[in-house]
Amino acid sequence: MIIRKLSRFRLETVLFQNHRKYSNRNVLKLRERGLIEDLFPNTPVAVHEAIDLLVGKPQTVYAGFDPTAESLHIGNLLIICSLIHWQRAGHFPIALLGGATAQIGDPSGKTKDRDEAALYILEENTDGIKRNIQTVFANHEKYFWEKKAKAERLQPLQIVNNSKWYESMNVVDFIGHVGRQFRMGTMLRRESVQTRLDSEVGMSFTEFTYQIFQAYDWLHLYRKYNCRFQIGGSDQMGNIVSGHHLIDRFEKASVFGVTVPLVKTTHGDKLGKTAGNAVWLNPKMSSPFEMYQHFTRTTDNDVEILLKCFTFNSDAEIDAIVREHKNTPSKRTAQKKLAEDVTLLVHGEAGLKSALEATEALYSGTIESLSRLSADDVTRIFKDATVKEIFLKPGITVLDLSLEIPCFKSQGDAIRKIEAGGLYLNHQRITNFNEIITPSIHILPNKLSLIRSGKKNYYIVKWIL
Ligand SMILES: Nc1ncnc2c1ncn2[C@@H]1O[C@H](COP(=O)(O)OP(=O)(O)OP(=O)(O)O)[C@@H](O)[C@H]1O
Ligand SMILES: N[C@@H](Cc1ccc(O)cc1)C(=O)O
Repeated sequence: MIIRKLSRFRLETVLFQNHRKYSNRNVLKLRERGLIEDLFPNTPVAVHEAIDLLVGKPQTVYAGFDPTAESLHIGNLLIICSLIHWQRAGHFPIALLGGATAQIGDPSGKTKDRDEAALYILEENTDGIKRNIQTVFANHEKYFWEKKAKAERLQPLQIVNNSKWYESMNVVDFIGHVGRQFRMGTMLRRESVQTRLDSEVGMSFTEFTYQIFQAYDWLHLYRKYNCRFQIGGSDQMGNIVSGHHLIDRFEKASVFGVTVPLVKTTHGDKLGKTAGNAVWLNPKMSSPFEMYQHFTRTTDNDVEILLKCFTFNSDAEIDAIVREHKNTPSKRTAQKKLAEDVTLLVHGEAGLKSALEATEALYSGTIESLSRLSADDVTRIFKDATVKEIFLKPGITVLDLSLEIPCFKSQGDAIRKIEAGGLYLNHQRITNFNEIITPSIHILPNKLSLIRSGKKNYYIVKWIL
């Protein structure tokens, strides 16, 4: 997983080449950690104004999430981590659930219109992503704030749903009053619109209007909570600029958009629902073990930036972790720390424990570690394994079992390979093909046996006793 290389732009100049002293509330410093890709507007005057606001008093900041799936994923987690960084710096975070905007469909980065989802599905999805957000904020406070004996209270997270204000909105008022502030030319020039107009499938009028809805959300939050900052992935810049424009038209107020770099796969695709490569925050959709494994596979090149983006360790702590890692890269200290912190943030202590136990079961090769796992965990960890239900007939031998699965081409092949040491039952090599399967020896307490033939062909046998 990589995060897009940051472009150099004026914000950098303003932030780092003048020698003003800023307090901790200046979250634009997060650019140094790689958590900010761009600021809008980003003229030197605007950047100074943003910093003065941030340093002057706690500000309200929001980020929106459309409930287009049952769960958020680790791409969205980066946005949540950004909101948390703002909260740690003393600001007021708002997470907006797009109950209404999900019915419109954001065209940003999409090659075709979203399918219209039934309202009850959107409501279920909204509950799911609300739980994700609450869980991550609560875990952060418990494991990464209070545990560091921070005396100050964090400003509370506020969760709002934009269906609340659109429910009572009159369509004629909306188009007549809000829609009038937008020029067709500007709307048509947005990248999200252009790409779609150039494509064969085109774009519906509904999705074309999306930017007006997101713009109005910000205006609403500005009016109600004095919310002057919006955070989004870098694909959100067009919508954010629309909101900036609308607030300027109606309120003449200075507001700022902050974009976060997109988390991408090693092939350069945005990690997310649409690309179908998501690692989900809901443990029923991606287990804590899968999340842990995902982050332990981070390359040496990416691990430092991901530690800076997804964890709350200080720069000095990250430097120390990376230094230790560079001394003995084979220990993968940095990857383990990253995986541990993210799993704890998303799944809490119990989730991290199950991920570590599952990792041990997979790599330590001991029966004890396998026995501690539930049947579900075993199936999940060895998810590429063939699962087979087999009736435990009295006297069934290792050879019978291997033929019933089947894990060898023929009886002769099975005998030869077992005798040569090519069969493992619950991580133990078995070379006697006539050995009789005995529950207390070969079957785990969860009524499963894990079989491996060759280097990496795994089979899970669910015994019918
Ligand atoms: N891979 C990613 N990296 C960083 N931010 C992301 C990533 N994926 C989504 N986001 C951000 O999360 C916020 C909410 O995104 P949302 O859930 O509405 O759609 P999405 O996850 O982008 O959908 P899809 O994966 O279908 O493109 C937006 O600010 C979006 O830019
Ligand atoms: N448009 C954002 C979600 C969002 C919805 C409403 C908002 O006001 C802000 C953001 C996305 O699809 O990623």
